[in-house]
Amino acid sequence: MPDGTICAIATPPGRGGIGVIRVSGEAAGDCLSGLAGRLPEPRTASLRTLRDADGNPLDQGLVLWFPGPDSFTGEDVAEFHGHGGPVVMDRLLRRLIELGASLAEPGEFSQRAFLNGRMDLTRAEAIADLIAAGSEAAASAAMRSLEGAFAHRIQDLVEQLTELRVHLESSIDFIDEPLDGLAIDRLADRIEAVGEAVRAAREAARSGQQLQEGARVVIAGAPNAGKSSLMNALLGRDAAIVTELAGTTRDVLDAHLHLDGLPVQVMDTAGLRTGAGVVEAEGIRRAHQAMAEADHILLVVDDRNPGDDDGLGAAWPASAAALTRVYNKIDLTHRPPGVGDDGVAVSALTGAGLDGLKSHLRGVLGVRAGDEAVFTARRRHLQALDEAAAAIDEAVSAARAGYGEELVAESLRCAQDRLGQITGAVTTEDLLGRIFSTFCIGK
Ligand SMILES: Nc1nc2c(c(=O)[nH]1)N(C=O)[C@@H](CNc1ccc(C(=O)N[C@@H](CCC(=O)O)C(=O)O)cc1)CN2
Ligand SMILES: Nc1nc2c(ncn2[C@@H]2O[C@H](COP(=O)(O)OP(=O)(O)OP(=O)(O)O)[C@@H](O)[C@H]2O)c(=O)[nH]1
Ligand SMILES: [Mg+2]
Repeated sequence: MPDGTICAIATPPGRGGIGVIRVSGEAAGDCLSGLAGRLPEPRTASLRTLRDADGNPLDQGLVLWFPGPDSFTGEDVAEFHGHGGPVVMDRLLRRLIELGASLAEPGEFSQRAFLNGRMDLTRAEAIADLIAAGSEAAASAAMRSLEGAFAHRIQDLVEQLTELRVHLESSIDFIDEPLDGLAIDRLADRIEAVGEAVRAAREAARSGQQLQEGARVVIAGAPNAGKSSLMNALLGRDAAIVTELAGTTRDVLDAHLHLDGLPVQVMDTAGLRTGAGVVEAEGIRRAHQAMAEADHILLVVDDRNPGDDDGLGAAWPASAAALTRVYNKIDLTHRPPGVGDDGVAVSALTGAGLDGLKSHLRGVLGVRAGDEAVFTARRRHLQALDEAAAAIDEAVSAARAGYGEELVAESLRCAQDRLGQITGAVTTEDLLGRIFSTFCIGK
């Protein structure tokens, strides 16, 4: 359990009508009485004069008292709703530190709420996602996670795995009754069905993750194909440098775009070729890295020589991301714009075909922003679901190959662990540090 008493300004920095300071921990009551006199009724606002150690008034504000465990963190919590000026807030904080509190780290209130069993990790992350939401759809999805949509889905999968493990482990204990061929087959089918359910949850989580963090779309291709021109045309502004020289772009340039409600992070990259100089080669290395992390790649091809990139060989990284070929400069080849079987034909110069490209992209990114079923999720959740699905696949193969119940059970346990990391049933200090350090101070 966490110890010590923490305090932080919960409202944004700067001047505002009201500024809120939150205190959590065993000294919260002393902090409250030290600044504001006797403890008020629990969970009822009282107007008090807040005073320094010598009794001089620092502010007049509303105070709230939440004795643990019925509080946000599960610990004793005090709140001071003062006037929102930086000097006022600072003086109140200094007084709280005199009274035994210390400054909270980012996310420390939420981390305590988690450690005290007040909420699981998906809900804690949903609060941060709600605060960060950049669209109504993202905010609604975060609320669905906060209300437990994601956590329930994971719990359901964990229960199915537990049931299978109990079944397996009981058959391990009774060696005289080993599972026969038919029973093994039926078991493998059941494990496979759970694997399908994990994959379905993964797809739902992916939609939520893209809604929250934005899908990553990387524009790649041979030098001079018109990648930077396409980036500018998609953004509707002159963000990237365009010249007729091959090798113009070196740094990865990224910008945000909304495809009706879906946030997208678009990245322009250096043209891929072999035999480039030092600076350009570093640009190409970064392009490869961006491609490796992409959700989707737009491979730009100069329509005048569409076979150009075939000869690049080693310049192409092996990437798992889906890819769309974009045939550019069709104003020069007179190909009609639009979406075909082998790709999308556009002119970054005239804008022909760009609407088609945008709706194609919206389709392949596969998120329906208004989808009722969407809850927010993060990259780490997708990774955990992928690993859980892989472990389940191993269990199925082991069962079908007749490798014995222990091995099957071990793979299922591994899958369950990975799911447990999503809700926080299984954690490490390192994982918690990585999650909560990205939260706001005071959250
Ligand atoms: N002033 C203030 N506003 C706030 C918060 C806060 O901490 N303080 N919140 C912070 O994120 C959010 C609301 N979330 C909260 C969640 C639980 C509890 C709480 O005290 N829960 C207790 C008592 C419940 C009750 O009184 O019915 C409990 O669950 O036992 C408070 C706020 C948004 N608004
Ligand atoms: N006619 C025509 N020219 C284009 C089109 N798109 C780009 N260009 C021209 O092609 C040249 C290269 O364009 P860029 O956008 O810089 O190409 P790039 O792929 O970013 O090139 P690097 O950054 O060097 O890899 C410029 O002279 C552009 O004006 C197009 O659709 N039609
Ligand atoms: Mg460029």
